[in-house]
Amino acid sequence: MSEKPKSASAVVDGDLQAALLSEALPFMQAYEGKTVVIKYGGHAMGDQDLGRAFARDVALLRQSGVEPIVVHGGGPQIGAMLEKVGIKSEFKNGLRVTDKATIEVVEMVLAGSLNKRIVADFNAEGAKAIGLCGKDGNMVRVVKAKRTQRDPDSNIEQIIDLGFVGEPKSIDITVLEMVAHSGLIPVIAPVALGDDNETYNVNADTFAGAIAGAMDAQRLLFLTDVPGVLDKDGKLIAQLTVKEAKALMDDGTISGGMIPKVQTCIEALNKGVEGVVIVNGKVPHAVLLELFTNHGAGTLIVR
Ligand SMILES: Nc1ncnc2c1ncn2[C@@H]1O[C@H](COP(=O)(O)OP(=O)(O)O)[C@@H](O)[C@H]1O
Ligand SMILES: CC(=O)N[C@@H](CCC(=O)OP(=O)(O)O)C(=O)O
Repeated sequence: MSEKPKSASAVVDGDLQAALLSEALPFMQAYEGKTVVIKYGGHAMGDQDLGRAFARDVALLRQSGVEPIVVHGGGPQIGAMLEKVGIKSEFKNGLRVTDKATIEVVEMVLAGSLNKRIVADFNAEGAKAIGLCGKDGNMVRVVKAKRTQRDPDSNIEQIIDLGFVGEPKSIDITVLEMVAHSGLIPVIAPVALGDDNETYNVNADTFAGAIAGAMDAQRLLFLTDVPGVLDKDGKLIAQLTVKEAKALMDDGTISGGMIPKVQTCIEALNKGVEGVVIVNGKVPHAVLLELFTNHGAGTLIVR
């Protein structure tokens, strides 16, 4: 169980509080009116206190003139529901193989209960959040994800069928712009329609990267359950170039759920997003520390 986050006033004296607020001013000015996309991973969600602390941070961003867009995951929450209803699930290349029965549960959890829980946390903190998924306003259209792997015996490249797993093909930002510019915080679940009118499960990291690119975001933040990208010895890598990140994926240091995250970071940088950071969402106020102080944590990926 995570410790209840202490309020700043409980841990620092008045002078220090004033200094911290003052330090935040240039950052607040720099981000005013800018879009910041925050990917809120299922592993970063933790308990109710942490969820409310996250919502409070994002409400504060909005209040200070930033236009935050939240894209959430929910891998562990989907896993728990699939287990409850007796559906087996497996991942290939960091993506959930999604058959017809699985996509029904994925949509129910992501665009249903989980999305509404996050929206409720925001609204309880005085923000006005609105829950959406890729289907709303025709925001995200996807194509079926294609992956291959080399058979070790025959050395032949084989196609992996992931079922209803999609990758963003086109983004219509009309609704997002309307929502974000009107003071609301969009909270988006990564499910979307394909041209075959079927519902597809989209990795939340990939989805967040596509939204950040389409919205010309200033920053893309990934909140997860590790301090950032770790090296072979488990030590945090503070900064990575695209070339170094690719080498770490090739030698297997970066694996599992970190693969789509790092791949998305690279694509977002290529699309012109200015800064991409992977941070530990379980650290209370990780979002504020990253955006409004000099104490940036986690791994910054640069071109
Ligand atoms: N080099 C690495 N550094 C950090 N985490 C890694 C690395 N390689 C694999 N991982 C795994 O990636 C996980 C984060 O991805 P994921 O489970 O998809 O989280 P989220 O639900 O936040 O998107 C970590 O918990 C860790 O197990
Ligand atoms: C295709 C695919 O793998 N989709 C993910 C969607 C949720 C997600 O990405 O959640 P996290 O960010 O918490 O990992 C899944 O089914 O788990």
